Amino acid sequence: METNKQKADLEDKAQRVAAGEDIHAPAPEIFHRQPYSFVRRGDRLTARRQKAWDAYAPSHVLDLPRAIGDTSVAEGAVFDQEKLYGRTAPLVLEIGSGLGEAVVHRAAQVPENDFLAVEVYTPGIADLLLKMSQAGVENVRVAQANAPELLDHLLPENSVDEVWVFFPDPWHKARHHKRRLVSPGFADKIARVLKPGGIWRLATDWEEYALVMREVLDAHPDFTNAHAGEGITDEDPIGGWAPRWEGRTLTSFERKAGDAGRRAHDLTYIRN
Ligand SMILES: C[S@@+](CC[C@H](N)C(=O)[O-])C[C@H]1O[C@@H](n2cnc3c(N)ncnc32)[C@H](O)[C@@H]1O
Repeated sequence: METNKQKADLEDKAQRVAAGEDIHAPAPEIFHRQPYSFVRRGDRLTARRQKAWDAYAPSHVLDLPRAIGDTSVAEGAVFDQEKLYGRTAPLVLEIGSGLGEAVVHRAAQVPENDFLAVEVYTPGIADLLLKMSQAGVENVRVAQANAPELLDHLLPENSVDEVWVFFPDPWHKARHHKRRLVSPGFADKIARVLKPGGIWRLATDWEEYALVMREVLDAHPDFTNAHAGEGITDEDPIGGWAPRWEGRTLTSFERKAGDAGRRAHDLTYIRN
């Protein structure tokens, strides 16, 4: 007879396979103390994406030294903004850029800023490169990397003006919460790279994760909630949600969440 544990393991495997993970590959936990916040999905590209990848990846995707695995970042990696962008300008970092909708949209609006998109999913990066070329923007570069490692090993202290984490994978089952990106340890990593006065914008359509994000960041000594004390109600005596930021374009991901009846919660924190 199946025990509850066996049943839970089977459900877990089914969910990971549905998300595209190769469950026969060595578990990432073997290499990393912190479980990954992502599963590897297929890397196959459509003809249009392949063309964009071939044309722009050599010049726009960072050539990073790897440790173990092709999304890792080795210690001692060097970030030379001048060399990468041909100038030094305020730097905006998007973690988990998906198909690149938000970053390309904003990069076109604010050509005077530099944008670094971090993503592990190859088809998503190829789509970003396609959008970037169609929009004619020059100020976006992409790192195909596991974000916590990039924060630790590539970006110098006080090097980033703004960080975005929009719709990170919610890992909604309790036993997967350890895979969530936003945690006190992740906030420490962001705090190191963000300049004093720098902004961290977050959004999620998963209400329970939004509450966790607010709890973690309200408690963090290096961040101040830009909307502390706002929007307090009987049901929500803490408040502190940010209004939807006009610079955040509606992505296909957010649109689907909206169609399913889940509205986005926004949060904005200032680095002390
Ligand atoms: C739910 S999608 C949202 C994408 C996009 N931000 C949007 O709003 O449409 C989350 C993205 O984060 C990426 N991701 C998850 N963990 C990551 C990590 N540790 N490093 C880099 N990217 C990650 C996933 O590959 C996925 O594309």
